[in-house]
Amino acid sequence: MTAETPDRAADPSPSPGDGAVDERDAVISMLLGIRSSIDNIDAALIHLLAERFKFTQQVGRLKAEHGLPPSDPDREKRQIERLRSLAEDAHLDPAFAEKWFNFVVAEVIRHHEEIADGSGSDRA
Ligand SMILES: O=C(O)C(=O)C[C@]1(C(=O)O)C=C[C@@H](O)C=C1
Repeated sequence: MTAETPDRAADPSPSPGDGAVDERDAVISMLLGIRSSIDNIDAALIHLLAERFKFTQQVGRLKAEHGLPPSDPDREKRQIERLRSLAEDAHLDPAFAEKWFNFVVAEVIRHHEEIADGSGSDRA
């Protein structure tokens, strides 16, 4: 072995011709394909969330106009049961579904309170 010819046994990095490069390229191309689907799903989730918040803003205005309380714990309870059951059917962790719902609802209630006290913005 010379300084110009590194010891292949000591250098595990792939080199052309040994098949490892083709395999790595295939893996990277697979990863990029899967990520592109993840990108689409993330975009759809953002759009769905924006739509959901448009409707909850309507609810917030209705509640504020008619002096109804921002939160409705009975509705939340029923929705959590429903979402947990849907999550189970979809092989999604029901605890995660409930956490997600509670996270979103906390934000919705904050918006409802802002609408009621007149400090609400246009943005959901
Ligand atoms: O349905 C309502 O009354 C809402 O205000 C919407 C919503 C929700 O985001 O799902 C938010 C707060 C309530 O506590 C219950 C449900």
